Amino acid sequence: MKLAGHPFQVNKEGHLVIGGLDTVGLAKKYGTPLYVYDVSIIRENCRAFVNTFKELGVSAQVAYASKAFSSIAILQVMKQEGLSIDVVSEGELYTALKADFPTEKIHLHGNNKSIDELTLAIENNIGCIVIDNFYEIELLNRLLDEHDKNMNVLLRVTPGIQSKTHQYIMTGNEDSKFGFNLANGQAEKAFTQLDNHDRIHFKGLHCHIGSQIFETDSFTKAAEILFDELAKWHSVYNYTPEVLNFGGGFGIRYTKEDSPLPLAQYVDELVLTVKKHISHLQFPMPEIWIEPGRSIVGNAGITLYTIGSTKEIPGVRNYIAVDGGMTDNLRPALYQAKYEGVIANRADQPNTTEVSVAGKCCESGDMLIWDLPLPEVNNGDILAVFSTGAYGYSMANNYNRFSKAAVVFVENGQDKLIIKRETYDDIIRNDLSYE
Ligand SMILES: Cc1ncc(COP(=O)(O)O)c(C=O)c1O
Ligand SMILES: N[C@@H](CCCC[NH3+])C(=O)O
Repeated sequence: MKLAGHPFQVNKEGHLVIGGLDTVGLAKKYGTPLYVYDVSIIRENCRAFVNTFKELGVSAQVAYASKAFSSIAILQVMKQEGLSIDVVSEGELYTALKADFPTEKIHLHGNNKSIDELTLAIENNIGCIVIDNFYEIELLNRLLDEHDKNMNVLLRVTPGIQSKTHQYIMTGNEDSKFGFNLANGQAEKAFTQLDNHDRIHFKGLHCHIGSQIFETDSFTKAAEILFDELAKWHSVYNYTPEVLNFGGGFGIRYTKEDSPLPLAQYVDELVLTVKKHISHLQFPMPEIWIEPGRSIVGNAGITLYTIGSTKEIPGVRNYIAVDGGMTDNLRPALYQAKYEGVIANRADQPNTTEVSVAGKCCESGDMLIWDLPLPEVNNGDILAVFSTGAYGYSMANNYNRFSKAAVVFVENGQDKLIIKRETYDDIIRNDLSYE
C-alpha cells in the first residue's frame, strides 16, 4: 500500500517501507536516530533536472549544492548521475576531492573564502570559483599569480529580490551578506575590475535568490534583472556572458501545506526566459547552470527515532520524546520548519490523537513537530519523520554531546551504511587534558 503524500509504502505488517526495506528492520539493525535515504529518489530528482535541459537542447550544468548533504557516498551518486557540485567550504571541497569527484565539475562558493580554501581550489584546478566580494578578487588574483594558474569565475550578484520564503533563507535581496549589488553599481565595478586580471577568466553571472521557493516568478524576475544589467554591459563593454547560473532554491514538500512544482517546470521556465531575453538582445545562448540541493536529496531522506517518554498536560498538550532532536534536525528550531511523521511500526493505523514531538536536548526550543496527528503512541514505537534528507545531517551538531546519527542508503532492496554513527570516543577525540 502506498503512503499518502509521501513516496513510500506500507507493508503487510503495517510497517513503513523505504526503497523496498522495512524501516522497523532498519531501525533494529542500525539503531536510532537513523537517517535513511532512498537512492532511487535521489537519482530520479537528478535526472528530472538533467534530462529536461537535454530535451530542450540547452547546454547546462546541474550542480548539486552539497551543503544540503555532503558525504563521500552522496557525492559518488552525483558523479554517477553526471552532475557537477557546488561546495562552500574547504571541508566540502575536501570531501569532494576524497570522493574523487571530477575537479573540473566543482564550483566553489563562499562569502569569506580563506587563503586555504582558495589555495586548495586552485591547486586542484576546480571548474569555477564564484566570486562574492571585492576582497576576494584581489586575493584570488594574488594566489593565482603565486601558483601560476588561471581560474574560471562567475560573479555572484544580488538582484534585489524578496523571494517568498523564510527570512533566514532569503539570499537574493539587496540587504544580503552575499554577492555584489546590482542596483548600486557594485556588480559593474567588480566586472570592470576583473578585466585587469589576466589570470581570471570571467564566464558570467551567478545569482541565488533563496531557498524553498514554490513558484517560478521569482526566478523569472531575477533573470530579467540580470539581463537588464547585461544589456548595459553589452552596449558599454561589448560583453556577452558564456554562463548564467541561477542557483538553487526549488521547494519540496515537507507537509501537506507545501505544493511543490515538478522540477522540470523550473528548468522549462528558466530556459524560456533566457531564450526570450537573448533573442531580444541578440546574444548567443549562454550555458545555464543551476544549483539544486534540497530538491535533490530532501524528499529522499527520512529520520527514524525511537519514542521514549511521554508527558500529558491535561487540557494543554501531550508530548512524546524521541532519542534525537535539534542535534539531528536543527531546522524546526532555526526556521520554525514543519514536518510530518508516522509511527513506522503501525503506519497502517488511523490517527486517533495529536502529540507534540520533543527532542532530548536540554532546551525548550528542541521541538521537532508540534501537534502531529498519530495513532496511540507506545514507548518503544519508531517514529519516522519525512523529508529530512536536506540540511538534516549537514546541520547536525553535538549539543549536549550527543553523537551524530548514522546514515544508511537503500536502493534495489539493499541497505548500506554510508556514514557510521559517532561514538563517544569520536566526541572526545579532540579534547585535551588540563591536569
Ligand atoms: C548559492 C547557493 N546555491 C544553492 C543553494 C541550494 O539551495 P537549495 O538547497 O534550496 O536548492 C544555496 C542554499 O540556499 C545557496 O546559497
Ligand atoms: N540550511 C537551510 C537553507 C540553506 C540556505 C543556504 N543558502 C535550510 O535548511 O533550509
